[in-house]
Amino acid sequence: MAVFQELRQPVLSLPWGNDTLPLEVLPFLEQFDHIVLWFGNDITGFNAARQLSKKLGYERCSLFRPLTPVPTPMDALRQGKSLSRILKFATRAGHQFIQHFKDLRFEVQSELSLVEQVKGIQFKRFPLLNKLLKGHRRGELTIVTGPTGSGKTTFISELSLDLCIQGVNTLWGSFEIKNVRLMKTMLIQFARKNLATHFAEFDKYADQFEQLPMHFMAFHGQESLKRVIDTMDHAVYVHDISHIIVDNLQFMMGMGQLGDRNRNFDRLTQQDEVVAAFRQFATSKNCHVTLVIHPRKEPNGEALHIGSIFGSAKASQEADNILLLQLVENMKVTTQPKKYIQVAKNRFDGDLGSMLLKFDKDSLSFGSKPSTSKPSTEENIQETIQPNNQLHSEHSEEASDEEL
Ligand SMILES: Nc1ncnc2c1ncn2[C@@H]1O[C@H](COP(=O)(O)OP(=O)(O)OP(=O)(O)O)[C@@H](O)[C@H]1O
Repeated sequence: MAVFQELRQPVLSLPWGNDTLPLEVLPFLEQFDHIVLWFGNDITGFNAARQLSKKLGYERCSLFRPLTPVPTPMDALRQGKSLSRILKFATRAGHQFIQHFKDLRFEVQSELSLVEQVKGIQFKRFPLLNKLLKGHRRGELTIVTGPTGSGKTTFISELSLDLCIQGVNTLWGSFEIKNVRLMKTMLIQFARKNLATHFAEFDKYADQFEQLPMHFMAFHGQESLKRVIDTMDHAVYVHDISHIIVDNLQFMMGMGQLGDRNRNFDRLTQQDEVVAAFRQFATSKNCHVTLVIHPRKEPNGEALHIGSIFGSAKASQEADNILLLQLVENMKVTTQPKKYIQVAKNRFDGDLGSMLLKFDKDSLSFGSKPSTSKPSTEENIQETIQPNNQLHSEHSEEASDEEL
């Protein structure tokens, strides 16, 4: 109201957050030729403004780029600053397809100076992954592969849950496993206990889980790329989704489990098109897409590598991050192979290395538990492994950079 009084311009306030503009309001905004999105000058505010300017149309929106010296509207009012002068710092969101260095200058500057914000949301359950990937960022394509039944879905389920709990709006496309099964796994991971044996607590955890910004595509098995992309598009528009998981590519394409002998040119071309479409989607919608792809053949005791991803080299070229779920035989100690996640490609920062996964069958969890006072219990220990396969065991919160 105070902003309106000073500016004498129509003002819309979003008291519950920048991403809470109800869709029904959008048609009312059609009448305005110019809209200033004043969401603050940090990366979060800028990303929210950029997302909304996509919905409203880049050409008619202005926003405050990160590091612009402007307070929030509330602070400006409190400090008695001239709002109309502040509005002059807003710059046009730009043309959708043409850019000049001056359009991105502040963003380049913030990449260099707001390092903590740029590296993205930190993984709470996988602290060692932060050392490698640095965090989870919008607009990237992550490809995950690993042998059949090695735990890819279980791991990605927990990873996405970890981010969703921190407010990352998430959309799951589970083409291989029915949503009920996936939700059951996720709910157990959320509760960190076996809810079949603690069934009395089901409602308590289900009520909390229901509040998470976690959505699921109602597809199962083969589905056309167009329908999937349309659904993703709709979800990004309506629910401001910033992380989409597709598990897995072969099932979505109706290829099931393929070995080398089944390879043929059409299928490889088709897969390349699908990968390119997801890549394009991640970039243009500024949404992180995690794609699970089976390896081209079972590793037969050998470690997987970037070339093990099924299909042509397209997938590994398009990906920003490649995660390999590796199995390491450890017959002296147990008949169960050890598992670790290897970061085999990392475009953001270039750090490569691996993180050992310890599976807790009750909670279906690989992640570390929240630390109490000191990370001294066995559960809090995550192990790292060097690319040369030397094993290290470190407290998850305290592992140093050199150890990775
Ligand atoms: N380290 C582990 N030890 C024992 N069981 C595990 C481990 N990791 C996962 N599991 C279990 O193995 C089963 C298969 O796991 P999951 O579905 O995550 O594997 P996947 O790699 O996604 O399989 P697929 O290749 O069929 O897609 C699940 O029941 C899961 O609980």
